[in-house]
Amino acid sequence: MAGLKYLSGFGNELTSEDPRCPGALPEGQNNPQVCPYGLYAEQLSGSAFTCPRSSNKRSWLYRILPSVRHKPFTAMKCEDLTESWNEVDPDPNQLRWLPFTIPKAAEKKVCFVAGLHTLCGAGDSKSRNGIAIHVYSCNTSMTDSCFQNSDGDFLVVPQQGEILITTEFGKMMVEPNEICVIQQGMRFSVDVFGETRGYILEVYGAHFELPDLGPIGANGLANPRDFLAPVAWYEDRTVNGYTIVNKYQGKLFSCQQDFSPFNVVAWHGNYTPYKYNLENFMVINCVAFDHADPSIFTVLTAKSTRPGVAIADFVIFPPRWGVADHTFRPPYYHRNCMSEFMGLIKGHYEAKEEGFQPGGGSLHSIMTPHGPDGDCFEKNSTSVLTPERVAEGTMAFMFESSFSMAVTKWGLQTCQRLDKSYYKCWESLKSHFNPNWKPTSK
Ligand SMILES: O=C(O)Cc1cc(O)ccc1O
Ligand SMILES: [Fe+2]
Repeated sequence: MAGLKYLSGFGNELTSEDPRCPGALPEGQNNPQVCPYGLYAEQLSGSAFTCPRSSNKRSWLYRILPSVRHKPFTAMKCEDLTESWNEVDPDPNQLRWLPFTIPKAAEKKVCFVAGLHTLCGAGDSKSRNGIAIHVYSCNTSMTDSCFQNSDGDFLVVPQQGEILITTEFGKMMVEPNEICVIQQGMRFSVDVFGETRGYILEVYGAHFELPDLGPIGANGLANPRDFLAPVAWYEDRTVNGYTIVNKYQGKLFSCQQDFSPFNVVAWHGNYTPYKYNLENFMVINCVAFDHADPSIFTVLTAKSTRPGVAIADFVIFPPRWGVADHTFRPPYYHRNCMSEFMGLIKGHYEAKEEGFQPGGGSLHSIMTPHGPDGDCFEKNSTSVLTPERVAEGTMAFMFESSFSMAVTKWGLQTCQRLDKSYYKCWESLKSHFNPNWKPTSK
């Protein structure tokens, strides 16, 4: 939908009124005895009331009816959405998935919620500490239904098909190469325009923040002003059975009400959904020699309570210049105390020209060795090192987590997308060891 307006700034205190109702935001107070236009005031808290100011998050919504006017929640079928991390035995192997299948609308109509599949995760929404990685694949818009995640925040990475997200705060159009974050408790409904697929990083008990910049200085990486929040939009619509789907403690529940939840005429606060275009990422990297750790490409981080350790980081591999001298430029071989899930929005990934496809994924678990495939090693060990564009026209990303993730039954079996031959991409790596090697004079 062209022409949607947004408010700019990461985590800002924002105000928004639907232009049809000027003056809908109460002046000078949050809880007037009677709100302008006869609206109800409702607070949405995204942090404990008592959090320090720097991490305190809440918004005030002025709505036609309060959210509480609904029939009781009852359990509904979860399909492939889960928080059960013991469905199958652990598997420390390098895992790679072919592009996840998108259902054909002619065969089966699937909306965003029905198309949610949990791939891996760890931790527990009850103790408010953990993550889940989901894939969504769908072909049909949600009608007279919305979703609310009571367990955590969704960072949504569209890979195919734009999605129009109607939220209590207004509408956002999110295209592949953009991402959006729908924070805990925010109700939203997704419209799609064809076969649609993407990835979701869910974190329980933390919100995404911009990483600190340290010696980089005041600017760079993802700049705060490029984060966009929607503007207030409401509908005063009576519906014969509007369904609210609530993900609560890893299970789905639904309830009915007789009005649209998108009835917020005005809002203010610093707790909103937002989107970000990955093209705006200001890439910082090595300009002399050696390979910087990929944390240099962190867009957003959800911090744990351990200093410097993330519940999960969202890291991208954007188009950039590669200029490092006397350096093996692709990612190094390594074993990591963090879990690395990777996805591909478009193009290919520099460490694996083949096999890792847009819409697919890979998981290199804690301490599982990985790195460039055989072809990549040979090519980059002998190439002449001139400045060159890296990753042109591509966008790979990584969800890096300090959690040791379990893969679900859907991920290992049901989806049938696991590439059993993945390990073979390293089989051509051969020994170049020469015990008689002598240093060449420079
Ligand atoms: O494993 C990967 O491909 C991701 C990655 C990229 C990189 O440039 C350095 C380390 C790393 O884990
Ligand atoms: Fe890695």
